[in-house]
Parts: sequence; structure tokens; C-alpha cells
Amino acid sequence: MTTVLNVDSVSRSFGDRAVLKNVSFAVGGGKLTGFVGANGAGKTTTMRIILGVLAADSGEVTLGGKPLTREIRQRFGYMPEERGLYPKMTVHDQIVYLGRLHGLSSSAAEERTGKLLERLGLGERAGEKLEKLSLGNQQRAQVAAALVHDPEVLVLDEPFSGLDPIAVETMVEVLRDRAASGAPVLFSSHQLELVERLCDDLVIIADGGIRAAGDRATLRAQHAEPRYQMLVDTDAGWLRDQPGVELIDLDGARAVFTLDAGFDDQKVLLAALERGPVRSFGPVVPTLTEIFREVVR
Ligand SMILES: Nc1ncnc2c1ncn2[C@@H]1O[C@H](COP(=O)(O)OP(=O)(O)OP(=O)(O)O)[C@@H](O)[C@H]1O
Repeated sequence: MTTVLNVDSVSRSFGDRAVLKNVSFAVGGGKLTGFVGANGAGKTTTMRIILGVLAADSGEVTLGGKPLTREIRQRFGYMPEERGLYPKMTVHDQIVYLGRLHGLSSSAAEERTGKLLERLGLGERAGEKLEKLSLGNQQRAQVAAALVHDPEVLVLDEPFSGLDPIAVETMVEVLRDRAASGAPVLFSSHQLELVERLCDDLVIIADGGIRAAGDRATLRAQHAEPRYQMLVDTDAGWLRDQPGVELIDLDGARAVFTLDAGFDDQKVLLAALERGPVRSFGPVVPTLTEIFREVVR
């Protein structure tokens, strides 16, 4: 059975500045949910409230319908924006220590730490002080810290920033595994292509308010008008004067356009064929970047 983490009408101000305004969204168990928004949109503040590091002015966060208590939050894994491992302690020792803080026995903490560091490619670095590691490896250690107690919920602030592509893939696998065990996994990121590839669900925040939330396919259907892409052999500039067509992007022989409501796409295809070979023609699904632009503007 999976559990849902629910953020319900959460508001928070700093002084007279409303930073979160009635923020509501759900993070489904067993899923990876990407949390995206521009700088200062309110992602970190929302995550801090979920973790109880910061209080909401109103609204609440629940897990499986129950308000969060200290005991429930003990079972969360958190990777905060400010990171915060001990630079002078060895990687191994601090992950074990954090496991113990979360209630693991000393042998369980040792075992989990060994496995996790190995999995994250840090096995050979386990005995080094954190400050001696590269930034990317420190980041991996942060993930190990968030995961050591097999958390029932994972909340990660920018876990992919600064990672090389191979480290990203390792991290993705680790997060997918955690989600596969039924845990809700929420992470923020500015890397929209990555979020698009990785996530089951998305939450888009702008200026302290949720602009869109839900599964990728639904968001795509709701938030971006259908568009077509065509590739021909010669310049496709004639599309500008084609009735029913609005040209969005033209790069020589490649054109992206929308059609007036009810306009038959086959008429455009025929018009293109009259001018020469057509290499590809069809509707394209909008990318997350396009949806993002549309909903936050
Ligand atoms: N403790 C605080 N006191 C005053 N203002 C704050 C505080 N914490 C956050 N803010 C403000 O709240 C707004 C939202 O910040 P937050 O860090 O949640 O954004 P974010 O979406 O995580 O941004 P980024 O992508 O840059 O990390 C910002 O304008 C920030 O300056």
C-alpha cells in the first residue's frame, strides 16, 4: 500500500511578504514528483514546512491523512538546501551517526551505510573526511545521509545540482528504488529536461502559488495547445501565408506551427506535398519547458 503526502492550503509570510499563498498539492506514494519553479518561487520554503523546520502560518501537511508529528517526521529523509554534514568527520562515520540518530541499531546503521556508499559510488571514499571530497561526491554523501534509515518519505532540495551525468543516473536509480518501495519522493530541480524524463508527477510553483500539478500526460494535455512539426526538403516559409496556420518557429526546412480550431491538418500536408517531398509531419507533444513557460507567465 502506498501513502500520500498532502500539502493542504499552506500559507507563510515573512514580515509583510506573503511567500506561500494557499499552497496545495499531493505527492503520491510510489512516485517521483518533481517540484519546479523559478528562483524565489517558494520551493525551499514549502519543503522546510513539510519537514517541520519552519512552521506554516496556516494550512497543514499530512501523511496518509494524519497530521505530521515528530515521530512521523523521524521516518522522513531530507536533503536540505543548505546541506549540512560535518566537513571534518569521515563520510562513513557521519552516515552511521545519522542512521543511529534516526533510531537504527549500530549494526543496522553500519550495514546500511556500507551498502549505500557502495551503491552511490563512494565505497572507496568512505574513510575520507567530507571536506576532502569533490562537490559532486559531497552531494552523493548528502543523498546517503537522507536515505540511511530507509525513509518512508523523501524530500530533496536540488539533489541533482552539480552532479555529472553518471552520478545523475546513479542518483535516479536510487530514488526510483525508494519510490518503488511505496515512498512518496518529492524533489526540486531547475533542470527541466531531467525532471521531464524522470518524474511521474509534476508540481509547478510561481510566486508562492501552485500553477499546475498532476501527472505529466495530463499537464501536457491541459497546458499547451497542440502543435505540429513538419520537415521538408526546401524552405518552409510559405507556411506563413497558409490559411489556418500560425507559424511558431521556422528553421529553414523545419517548421513548428499550430492550426486554427477544427482546421484539417491534412490540408497542410497536401499543400506541402505539392511543393516537394515531406520527410516528417505530425503533432508534437509540448516539452515541460514549454508548459512551464506557459503556466508561469
Ligand atoms: N527566512 C526568510 N526570511 C525572509 N524571507 C525569506 C526567508 N526564507 C525565504 N524567504 C523568501 O521567500 C521567497 C521564496 O524563497 P524560497 O527559498 O522558498 O524559493 P525557492 O523556490 O526555493 O528558490 P530557489 O530556486 O532560488 O532555491 C524568496 O523571495 C526568499 O527571499
